[in-house]
Amino acid sequence: MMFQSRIVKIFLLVSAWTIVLTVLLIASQRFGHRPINSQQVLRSFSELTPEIHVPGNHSDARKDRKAVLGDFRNESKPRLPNCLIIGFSKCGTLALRGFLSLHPDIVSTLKEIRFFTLFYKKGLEWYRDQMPPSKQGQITIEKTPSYILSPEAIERIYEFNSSIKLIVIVRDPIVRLQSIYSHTFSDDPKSSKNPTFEEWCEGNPRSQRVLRTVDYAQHIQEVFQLFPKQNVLVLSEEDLEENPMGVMRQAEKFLGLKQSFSKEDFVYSKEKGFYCFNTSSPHYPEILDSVVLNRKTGCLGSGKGREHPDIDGRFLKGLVDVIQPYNVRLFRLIGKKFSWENFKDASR
Ligand SMILES: Nc1ncnc2c1ncn2[C@@H]1O[C@H](COP(=O)(O)OS(=O)(=O)O)[C@@H](OP(=O)(O)O)[C@H]1O
Repeated sequence: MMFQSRIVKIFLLVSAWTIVLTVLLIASQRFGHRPINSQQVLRSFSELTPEIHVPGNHSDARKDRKAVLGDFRNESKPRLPNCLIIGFSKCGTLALRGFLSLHPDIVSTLKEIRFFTLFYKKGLEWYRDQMPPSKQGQITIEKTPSYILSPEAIERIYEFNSSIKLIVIVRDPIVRLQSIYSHTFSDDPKSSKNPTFEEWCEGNPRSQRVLRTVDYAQHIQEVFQLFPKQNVLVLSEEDLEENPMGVMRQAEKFLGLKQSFSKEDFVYSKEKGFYCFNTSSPHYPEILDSVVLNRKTGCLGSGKGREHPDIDGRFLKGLVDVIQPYNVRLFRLIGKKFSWENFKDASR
């Protein structure tokens, strides 16, 4: 009898323990922590930041996770530029930089920094401090149109980053001369003391002033001596003026960015004769820190679109004859042509 009751007791004890253990096991599966898989964590970070590589081994995974977390901590900070607009002045460089800044993956400097020409001694830390804050993966653009005129600056840019993307914009060379003339005498354009356009050109279509201004090829050649051609985009002011959207598409492709510009970003102003920023575009508020403009109209300031001087017919013909061979050399060098109004007859 005693033996039987002992067996029953043992049976009840074992059953009770089995029930307790089963309950604990179910509870731990339902509510307990699952082991964290570092690869999964990195993968979900990398979905947010597609440029981050998810490595195969654990020590790399740890390093990358550190980098990822670091980037998240310093999400927005000044970074050195990875694209420069290096020339040419009076060829629409400001409109180009401004329009590019509409892209959510581009930030740009408000001012021309002139680091590689004037302020090189200040060092890269200083240069970085001049940059607007950007997020990891965004492109920072600086534009200083005088860089292209200085072979030393081009060499310094190469030393700084030999795979940097460079953008050059050119314009009908005769219109560029007119634009520089108008800019030079903009304080008092009607003053009788101002030289005429022809006098300012030293009375000669072959003057040093003219030749210096119209020889785009010489400067672009210096760039091509150091940088691979696929890292240099050559655009035209005329295309930018007529079809900013088309030019932005070219730039997006060149910079390897997703398509983001839309026709609604730009609006044509009859009064200015240019496309301006569309103040109703959702991207418009984002550019206000990087472009000085008329906030009501979305157009660039009065320094753009000045009246150009008339040119005496014979002098103009002389300019066309002198400059045309320079254009031919340019088009051969860059492998494309621009149809410039002043040279329509010359190119036939
Ligand atoms: N959309 C738009 N808005 C305003 N301006 C435009 C635009 N597209 C091209 N342009 C032309 O840009 C010319 C000025 O060129 P830059 O900005 O390179 O000048 S600067 O070197 O920075 O001073 C300026 O030249 P001028 O007309 O001679 O003033 C403009 O014709």
